Parts: sequence; structure tokens; C-alpha cells
Amino acid sequence: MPVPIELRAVTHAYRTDSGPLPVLRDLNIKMAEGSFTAVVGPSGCGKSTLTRLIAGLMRPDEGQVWLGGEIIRSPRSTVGMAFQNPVLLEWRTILQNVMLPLEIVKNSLSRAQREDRARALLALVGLEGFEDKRPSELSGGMRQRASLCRSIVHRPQVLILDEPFGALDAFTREDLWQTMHDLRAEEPFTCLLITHDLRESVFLADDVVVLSGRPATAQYRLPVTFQDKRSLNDLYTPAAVEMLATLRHQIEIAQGRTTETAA
Ligand SMILES: Nc1ncnc2c1ncn2[C@@H]1O[C@H](COP(=O)(O)OP(=O)(O)OP(=O)(O)O)[C@@H](O)[C@H]1O
Repeated sequence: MPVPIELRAVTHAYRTDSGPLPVLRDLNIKMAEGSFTAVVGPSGCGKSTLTRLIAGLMRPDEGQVWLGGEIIRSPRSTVGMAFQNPVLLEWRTILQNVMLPLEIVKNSLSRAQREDRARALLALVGLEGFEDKRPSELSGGMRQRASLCRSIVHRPQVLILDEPFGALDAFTREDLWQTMHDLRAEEPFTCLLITHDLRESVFLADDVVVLSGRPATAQYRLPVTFQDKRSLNDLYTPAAVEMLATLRHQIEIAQGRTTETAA
């Protein structure tokens, strides 16, 4: 079985009016089937660029991005994405919004099966009873829950989450971490999360990759040592504190504040 996502020696620069801006340099990342990888790094180091390359929205200058054994050269329906601001269509109900990818992506499901799948996901994230509401009738957190359902309803090979919880208040955000974790236990998928929140990365991921300052390379990889079934209380354990301290230190190195290597 090929590794679902692999970045091999990816190097990329943007062409700007003042010359090339090198963003990624010899970046190697491998994500195993069903794994959850979080990517953290200093602001502007190239995290969103990385998601655009994986989504096939652009190609790297050098190196390759592999998806399921093939080089990605254009956008794929097998890559799902969710962003900070969920773009739900106001003229559709929440259920119809969640069903949208099943109308676009080729599949053999009947209308009833599509609806069943969307309803089941909405129930999993606590939105049972809101299926017929319009997006504007829901809170920001509820809209993001619906958006998460929409991003996985067609069972993409890989889900890319680019700061999906960044715009939410702290309590809603933590609630959604738990929802995301529980959702993945029910509907396993391979996931890449871009985040600025170290606690979020540790709670959700199996591995956290720290990118260096620009041009970014994979500076450090932290295997998360929590058990598979997690709760928010895990974030207050000594193991969590140690992992967070390690990541904090690595970010400081990436920001150029210290040149020490982590113990
Ligand atoms: N289309 C573009 N053309 C030119 N420069 C770009 C383009 N897109 C991004 N950049 C620049 O490339 C660098 C990396 O951008 P990117 O958005 O990938 O970083 P990021 O790590 O996601 O940032 P942040 O942490 O602030 O969200 C930044 O300096 C940005 O200004």
C-alpha cells in the first residue's frame, strides 16, 4: 500500500516583483495511511504554501508531492480541505451543504444513501436536529462542525485542515478538538493539520512536524505519546507539558531566537 502523502525534497519559491522569494527548501514529510500529522512553524514560514501544493493548486519548483503512489499535478477530489472560515452556502440547508461533495464527486450512492451519510455525520458532531437550518441560523462553532462534516462526507483519501479552529473562542475551539478526535475514531481518515496552536497540535496529532523559518524545511518531528483515545484532560498531564515545552523550544529555534538544539 503506498504512503498516502509524501513530500520528497520539495523546494519552492514565489516569483515576486522584488525577485524570487524562497519559501520551502528540501522539505520531506511522509504521512502513513490513517495518520494525523500537524504542521507548526513560525508565521509566514510556508505552511499554507504546503497545503496548496498537496491540494494540487500549484506545483513545486523542485521535488514531488505524492498522493497514494502518484505525483500530484492538479487538484484531486480525493483531497478534502477545511479552512478557518467555513464557506457554507446560505441558500442550502445544513444537510444540503454537507451533501454537496457527494453531488460533485463521482460516486455510486443513491440520493437516500447520500442523505443517510450526511445525517449520520451531523449526528456524530452533535448537529442532530439542525439539518434543516440555514447556515446563518447556526453559531460559528456549529458552522465549523458542519463544514468538517462536509469536508469528509465523500471519504477523501486525505483531509487538509488549514487553521480550521483559529477563528473560534477558546472553549468552542477545545470542544471542536474533541469532536474532531471522536469523529476520526468513527470515520478514520488521513489528516494534515496546519495550526499555530501547539496544544491543538498535541491533542489531535500522532506526529507534530515543526517547520524552520523561511525557506522552511522539516526541522523537528515530535511523536505524540498520548493514548489513542484522548480527552482534554490529557493536556494537563506531565507528558503533555513536556511535549509542549519541546515544541515551544523548537519554535524558538525556528524563529531564530535560540540556536540550541532541543534536549
Ligand atoms: N502567491 C504568492 N506570491 C508571493 N508571495 C507569496 C504568495 N503566497 C504566499 N507568499 C509569501 O510566502 C510566504 C509564505 O506564505 P504562507 O502563507 O505559505 O505562510 P504561512 O506559514 O502559512 O503563514 P502564516 O503562519 O502567517 O499563516 C509569506 O512570506 C507570504 O507573504
